[in-house]
Amino acid sequence: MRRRVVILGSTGSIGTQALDVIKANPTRFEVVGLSAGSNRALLERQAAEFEVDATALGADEAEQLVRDVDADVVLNGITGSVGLGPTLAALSAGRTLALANKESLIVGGDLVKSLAAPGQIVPVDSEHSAIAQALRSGTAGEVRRLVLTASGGPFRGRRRGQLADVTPAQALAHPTWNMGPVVTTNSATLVNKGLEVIEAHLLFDVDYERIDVVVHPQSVVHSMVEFIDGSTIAQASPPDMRLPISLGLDWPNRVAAVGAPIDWTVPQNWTFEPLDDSAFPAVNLAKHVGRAGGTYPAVFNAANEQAVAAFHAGAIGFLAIVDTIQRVVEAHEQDGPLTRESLSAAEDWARAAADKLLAR
Ligand SMILES: NC(=O)C1=CN([C@@H]2O[C@H](COP(=O)(O)OP(=O)(O)OC[C@H]3O[C@@H](n4cnc5c(N)ncnc54)[C@H](OP(=O)(O)O)[C@@H]3O)[C@@H](O)[C@H]2O)C=CC1
Ligand SMILES: CC(=O)[C@@H](O)[C@H](O)COP(=O)(O)O
Ligand SMILES: [Mn+2]
Repeated sequence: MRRRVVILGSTGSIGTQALDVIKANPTRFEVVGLSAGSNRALLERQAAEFEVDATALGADEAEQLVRDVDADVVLNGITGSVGLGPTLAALSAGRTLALANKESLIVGGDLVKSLAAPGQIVPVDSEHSAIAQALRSGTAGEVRRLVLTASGGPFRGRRRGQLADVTPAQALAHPTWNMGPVVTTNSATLVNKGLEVIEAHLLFDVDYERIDVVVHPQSVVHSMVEFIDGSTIAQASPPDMRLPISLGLDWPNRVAAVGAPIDWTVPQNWTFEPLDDSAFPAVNLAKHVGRAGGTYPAVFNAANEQAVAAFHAGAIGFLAIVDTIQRVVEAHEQDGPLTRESLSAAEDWARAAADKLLAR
């Protein structure tokens, strides 16, 4: 039986790479649903090529598509917290959720986790796929810490004062990965790594004190697990999202030849260095909101989404992105338990608060 796959965000970087994997493995996978944000022309071409009847435009339609279409796995490759509804719908419908849209887990927190059966969420984010692979080497009680690798982004090595005038074009020049504009900008601010620390905490139930970040500019070691006996298991492969995507589509089974292996006939130079938290405070700020829990991670993410859009519109400088997130988080007061309604209200509040600061 072929695995029936719904791809949300099929016109984006994750979505098109997922279609590459499926096209190369037609006896293993079948596309049964596709969704995009607004790129109707590409969506229609993809639907014709993969003979898919069920398509959707926008997040609400994507959520409905997930409810309507019988599938084995839903790959959520939408950008932003707007992916929350489709994530909840996939879990409620009992689908395996191959999760690239980290924002929905981070924002939804316990709302998402409480709907997920063990193993129902399979991480597609490269670091979390690496950790999931490494965790197969030991039991939960044998894990001492998780170590997430970060490329450091295009501004690695700069001090805070050297970041004031960087341009959107420079921020989009990621040194190792070719991704959509939001996650690429988040890599430059290190907000992406902050989000990924929260994602790791939620996926693997490891407390923040035992989740570290190390800068590894080559993006070949995708993350590591340190075990209680002093052993560290790392997952390494050339940077290519098709590998974690393929694992997400049929976890824990591997798809042959989905990516090129490391070429050991040429010299390899893998380096690791500590993160400069004073130039890039986003990881510490994310740990703070992660520990606070409730609506705080949603507020962090919403403020970031507003600030990133303002940066690309030329309205603010690069440093104002994380400065704005920090000020919005500091002003936030959690009100009651986490529900869909309180989450939505907190996000609305955070977007308005961020916009007000950004307009100054
Ligand atoms: N790209 C990568 O290598 C990696 C990405 N991720 C994560 O995966 C997710 C997707 O990233 P990426 O593929 O790079 O992003 P892209 O910007 O390349 O693609 C985003 C996709 O989401 C769709 N979309 C955007 N807005 C909406 C909306 N409001 N409703 C419904 N669909 C929408 C877009 O449609 P349209 O084309 O019509 O705008 C597009 O299909 C993000 O959460 C990112 O952090 C994680 C690890 C690696
Ligand atoms: C490919 C992937 O998983 C991205 O999320 C990646 O992590 C971005 O690179 P950074 O390490 O620069 O954030
Ligand atoms: Mn990642």
